Parts: sequence; structure tokens; C-alpha cells
Amino acid sequence: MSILGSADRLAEALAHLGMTIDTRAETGDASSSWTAKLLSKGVGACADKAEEEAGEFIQALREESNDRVASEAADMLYHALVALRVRGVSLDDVAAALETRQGTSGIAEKASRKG
Ligand SMILES: N=c1c2ncn([C@@H]3O[C@H](COP(=O)(O)OP(=O)(O)OP(=O)(O)O)[C@@H](O)[C@H]3O)c2ncn1[C@@H]1O[C@H](COP(=O)(O)O)[C@@H](O)[C@H]1O
Repeated sequence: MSILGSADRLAEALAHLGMTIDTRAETGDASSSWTAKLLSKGVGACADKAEEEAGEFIQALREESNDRVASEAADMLYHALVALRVRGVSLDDVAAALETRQGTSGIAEKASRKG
């Protein structure tokens, strides 16, 4: 099975989520928005939550159904985006980092670090 599925669908979902997080950061109310509440606690709390969600994703990978893996991956991506926002790193910055790696094998990149 391909990892890609529908690239447009994923791009749209991430863009929508990114817009929602930006809106919550700018005008959200911590009493009604989880995003606004988490952002108001700062980098440390966002990092702790991202770490917790990464752990839950890994546990799902090891022990749970594919539906649970997808759900935990969604939680992890959401909390990664919130953490990026609190640090002021945009999805454009992440896209740029990914683009610089396109066409370079991970094995070749690792070998270049050793030399
Ligand atoms: N994708 C998410 C999302 N994923 C997870 N969460 C919340 O993250 C919180 C923590 O999840 P956990 O599974 O860890 O729950 P928990 O263990 O009970 O949480 P703890 O209090 O113990 O940390 C829960 O309140 C979840 O609802 C999310 N909250 C928001 N979003 C997206 O952000 C949008 C805006 O949400 P608000 O900011 O809440 O309006 C939503 O419409 C969604 O699209």
C-alpha cells in the first residue's frame, strides 16, 4: 500500500489545521480551546505534550490496531504543529527543510556526515 494516498487531501487537512492553530493562537480563548490553553502555557508544556503524544504513537505502532495508529499519528501531528507554532517555526520552514533533502538518499546523507 502507498504511504501517499491523496496528497491533496493531506495538504488540505494540514493547511486547515495550521490555519485553525494560527487563529486560536491569535484570538482563541483558553477556557474553550485546547489549542489556546496549551499555547498559553508556553514552549515547555507544548514540548511535554508533543513528547507524550509521540510516545502514545509509538505504543500504538507496537501494540495496537491500524485505526489506533492512524488516530495517534493524527494526535502527534496536531501537537507537533502546536509546538511549531509556539516556537515560531512555520510549516513553510518545515517544507523548506524537507525540500533540501529531496533527491538525497538518507544513507548517502549519513555517510557524508562521517567524512
Ligand atoms: N486535532 C486536534 C486535537 N487532537 C487532540 N486534541 C486534544 O488534545 C487533548 C489531549 O489529548 P489526550 O488524548 O492526551 O487527552 P488526555 O490524556 O485526556 O489529556 P491530558 O489533559 O491528560 O493531557 C485533548 O483535549 C484532545 O481533544 C486536539 N485538539 C484540537 N485539535 C484540532 O484543533 C481544532 C481546534 O481545537 P480547539 O483549540 O480545542 O478549539 C480542532 O477542531 C481540531 O481540528
